[in-house]
Amino acid sequence: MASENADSVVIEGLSLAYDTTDVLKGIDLRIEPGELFTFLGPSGSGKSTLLRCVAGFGPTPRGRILIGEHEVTHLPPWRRNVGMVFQSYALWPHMTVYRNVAFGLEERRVPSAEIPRRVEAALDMVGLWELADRRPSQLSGGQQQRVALARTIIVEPRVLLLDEPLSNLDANLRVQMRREILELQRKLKLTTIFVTHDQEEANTISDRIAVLDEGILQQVGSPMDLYDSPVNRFVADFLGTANLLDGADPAMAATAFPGRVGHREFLGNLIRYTVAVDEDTSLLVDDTHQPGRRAFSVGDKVTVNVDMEHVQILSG
Ligand SMILES: Nc1ncnc2c1ncn2[C@@H]1O[C@H](COP(=O)(O)OP(=O)(O)OP(=O)(O)O)[C@@H](O)[C@H]1O
Repeated sequence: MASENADSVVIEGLSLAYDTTDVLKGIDLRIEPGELFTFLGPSGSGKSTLLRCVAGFGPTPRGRILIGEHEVTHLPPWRRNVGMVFQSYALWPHMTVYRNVAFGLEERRVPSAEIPRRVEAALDMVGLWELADRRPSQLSGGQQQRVALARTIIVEPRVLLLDEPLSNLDANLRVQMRREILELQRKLKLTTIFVTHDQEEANTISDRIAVLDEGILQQVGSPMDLYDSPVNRFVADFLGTANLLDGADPAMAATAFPGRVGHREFLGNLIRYTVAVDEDTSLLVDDTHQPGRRAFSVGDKVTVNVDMEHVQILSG
């Protein structure tokens, strides 16, 4: 995965408070060169603040941030070699796509003979060279997103930072754009940090995910690690592990739960049942669906058998 263009990002003991509120509480993380790494957490968990610390926006945190070999904690954004794509894209409305993308090179005083070639390469990379003469208002949301990406990668950052880049797009386009971002990231082998509150988005795009809650790093791992072995109830809940039972509940001693189907969702290849096993406990059960296979109806009496090999004990 490592590439000579990619840097690691190391975060050590990072804390930040706004007034008297602690927003980040002692975060330690190492992001490998060339990795697509996601900060995942609910609204207010501190993921954007953490990303902004890496970018160099906002107040200086306590602790240290290293990009590659260099400590950047006290450097301004433009000296960190990072490129950030914002939720709003932040394109200049009065400039053409070409000028929006060329601007960063002009600002860095790249020789003017070199600029057209690099703009064409960056716009080609995101499939937009044909639209170079348009203005942002003449583009769809997905196209604007691609311009924002081209504008960021053209200056060859060592780390790409994406703050909820897909949140302004409709559901289909989000799925398409996340594939495109992943392909682009793989092509460029660029260390990338992606921020989202959407666990499906995180699971489909990430090499590894850091789950945050209330400014505390809850767990770091691959999507599968987090789903299969959550360290606490919060991670299990947030990553969508289906069934959580309280250990103090006497029902937990059982491996077979009689109950009634309370709800049924048809999901194509799967049918998802909610089975009420006592007054305040319901279990989610997925069953494969094939034409001709019998499905249960709401109200049916069923028994849910739990395979103890797949039970995880959570302490938190
Ligand atoms: N400039 C600020 N001044 C004061 N408090 C702030 C500031 N920016 C963020 N916060 C607070 O810090 C906490 C973390 O915010 P942050 O934006 O990092 O969360 P987030 O996980 O990215 O949430 P979201 O998905 O809603 O953007 C929140 O409680 C927020 O209200």
